[in-house]
Amino acid sequence: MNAPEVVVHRTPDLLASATAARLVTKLVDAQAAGRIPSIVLTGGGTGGAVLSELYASPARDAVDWKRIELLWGDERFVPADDPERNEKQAREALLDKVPVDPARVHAMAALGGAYGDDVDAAADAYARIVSRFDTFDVVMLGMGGEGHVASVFPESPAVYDTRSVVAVRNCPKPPPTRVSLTLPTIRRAAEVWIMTTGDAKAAAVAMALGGAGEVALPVAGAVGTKRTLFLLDTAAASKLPPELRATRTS
Ligand SMILES: O=C(O)[C@H](O)[C@@H](O)[C@H](O)[C@H](O)COP(=O)(O)O
Repeated sequence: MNAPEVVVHRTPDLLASATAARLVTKLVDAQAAGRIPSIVLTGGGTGGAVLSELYASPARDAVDWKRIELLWGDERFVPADDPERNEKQAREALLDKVPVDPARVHAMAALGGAYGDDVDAAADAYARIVSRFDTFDVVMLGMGGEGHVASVFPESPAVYDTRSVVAVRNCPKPPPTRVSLTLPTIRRAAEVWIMTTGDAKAAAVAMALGGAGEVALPVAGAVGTKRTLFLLDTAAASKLPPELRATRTS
């Protein structure tokens, strides 16, 4: 298996702008090769900042926004207009402002939407969408301080689930009801980018790169078939052994 790579940026802002540039390059390269890239988006502050930076970048016009498949790694099961929705965050930061093809934007169902309050039906519906993708070009993931990715929390039922998409209840972080890709689905990705900043994430980053197991630390199970990248700021990298921290710094 490919070993995770670590990239350390001096500040969260640099991490967001460099990751936005990295994403533009992935999209442009795939489209130049005649493919329609598929990208899995994340919620959280870092994920939102990357999309805002992408919108702010002049290079965004190098992307053919109509030829991109967009999915989400997880979603809060709240009404469609709730500010807690990852979809709403992504739309406001980028997707409402670039000419994406609505048929290629695959949001998870909202509470009160097509499946009413049935979160299992919402998860099953998303599993049918996900089944159309053998792989994803990039799965972007934020990470919680305890090592959760998407809505797969440590020691929770989702971390053991082998279905592609699951309903999550009693989530330790509010809101309690969510829909999430599982780790096996995340592992279909060619590239997994774990993007995280701040001291509160440093211990989980060090444990993930130090060989922790995915039940205790789900981020450890988020690996790509070709590449797994930890995109960090200096604070999130602060508990790594010096040889890892120093791999690349910009
Ligand atoms: O679903 C959630 O409750 C959050 O969105 C969460 O999963 C978030 O993505 C991570 O905690 C990373 O957040 P930051 O990028 O803000 O560190």
